[in-house]
Amino acid sequence: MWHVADGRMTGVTTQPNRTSGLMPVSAHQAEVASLMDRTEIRRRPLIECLGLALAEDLTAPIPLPPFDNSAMDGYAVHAADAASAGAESPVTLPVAEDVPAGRGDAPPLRCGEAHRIMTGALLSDGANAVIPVESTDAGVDQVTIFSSTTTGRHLRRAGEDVGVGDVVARAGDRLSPARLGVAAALGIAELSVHRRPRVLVLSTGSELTEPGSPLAPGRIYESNGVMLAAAVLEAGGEPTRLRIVPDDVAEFRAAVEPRLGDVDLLLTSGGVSAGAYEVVKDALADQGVEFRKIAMQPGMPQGAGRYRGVPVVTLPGNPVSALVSFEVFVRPALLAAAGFREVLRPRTSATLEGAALRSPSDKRQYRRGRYHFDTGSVRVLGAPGSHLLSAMAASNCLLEIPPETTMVEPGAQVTVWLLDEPQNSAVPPSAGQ
Ligand SMILES: Nc1nc2c(c(=O)[nH]1)N[C@H]1C(S)=C(S)[C@@H](COP(=O)(O)OP(=O)(O)OC[C@H]3O[C@@H](n4cnc5c(N)ncnc54)[C@H](O)[C@@H]3O)O[C@H]1N2
Ligand code: MOO
Repeated sequence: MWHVADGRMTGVTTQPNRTSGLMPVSAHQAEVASLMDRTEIRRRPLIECLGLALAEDLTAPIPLPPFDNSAMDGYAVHAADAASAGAESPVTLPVAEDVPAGRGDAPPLRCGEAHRIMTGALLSDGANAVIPVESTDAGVDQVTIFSSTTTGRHLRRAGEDVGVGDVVARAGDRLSPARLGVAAALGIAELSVHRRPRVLVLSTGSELTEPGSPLAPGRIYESNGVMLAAAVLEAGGEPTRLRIVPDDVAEFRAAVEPRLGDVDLLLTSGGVSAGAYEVVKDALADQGVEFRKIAMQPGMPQGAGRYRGVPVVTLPGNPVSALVSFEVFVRPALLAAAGFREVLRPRTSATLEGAALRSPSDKRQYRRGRYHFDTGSVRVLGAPGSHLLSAMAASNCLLEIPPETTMVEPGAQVTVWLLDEPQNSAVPPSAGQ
């Protein structure tokens, strides 16, 4: 195990930043974040709100439970009447009323009597304990009780879960099944939520072929489209995919322009680096989109801006670059636009295991890896190459290596972004090793 000495982590080699001429990750992040406005608020039936961001605090109009009620099927009593009951000294009481769940008109319980009561039923006035049916002879007209009780036993008090005016979920919270359940329990049928931002997802490249068709020489199957659309959906957006656009500016514009009217973001991949056929760059560079190189690996070539007033983010085409760039730039912006308060992946510090990790100086490197939730350690999967998609598919985290760090040795601490839940973290044995 490595130690932090004098505020610096041992096992980590650093080098002062030089001026690289590349834009820092944080500057491009800020620019992408500033492009998108928060979407409007609507009221929707509860089930349609799953996974959306709550738009205003959810305040309880009634208490939960709404009234004192029984926690058990049994008999409501005055505790004093059964205080001496036991196996050798049973107590018998007349049963004056039957109180199933939902009955609201039972008369008060008189001393020396019992009310047969069911779980969730309104507690009769005067009763202050419930004897579970298992501790009785289950009588109907009278009941014999074989165990003693005390005041308050097997009761659920009004407001012990939620008091009137309590905030049970805050604006910006993700609406989970449990939060929808609380809303329903409070009698609320609709919630105010932010609309999912609409994202037009476009893959460019004359080499691309739709999966399911035969593959001609020199061509590859298109994978960024489904991957980015899925990532948009997972980040609270509503993706629409355009057909693949070849490396042709006129075709790019013809495909995109009719669709711009009803989207919050145009998200492209490919066509942004330095080659002869950079269709995205060629189509958008003089139209309000800035192209630049970011001090990161993968994901160096990026673009952002507005085309005909619509926010545009252009990701590099290499699949790992595209998805890592999505994580770093697009996902937080999309979540913020969708109204979420928490927009960053959970991050933690993990102990590097396996081989030492080298990172280019002056670039923020994102490696793919597996974080072990039980030991708090992380292992890198796959080489840095941004075409190595299967290692990313086998990963459950990104390792973030800051620009000044050039080497991290096994046993040293490294920052990881957690991309998945522990239960989804099974990995094929050979994947990406
Ligand atoms: N001379 C230079 N060449 C390159 C540079 C550079 O700075 N100078 N940067 C490299 C880096 S880094 C990256 S990242 C890529 C980015 O290139 P583009 O965004 O222009 O993307 P393409 O050239 O269109 O494609 C790159 C690569 O990815 C494959 N690809 C593209 N789209 C898809 C898709 N939808 N599904 C699957 N695979 C896709 C494409 O076939 C290429 O192999 O540029 C480097 N070059
Ligand atoms: O930056 Mo590129 O994204 O290395 O592959």
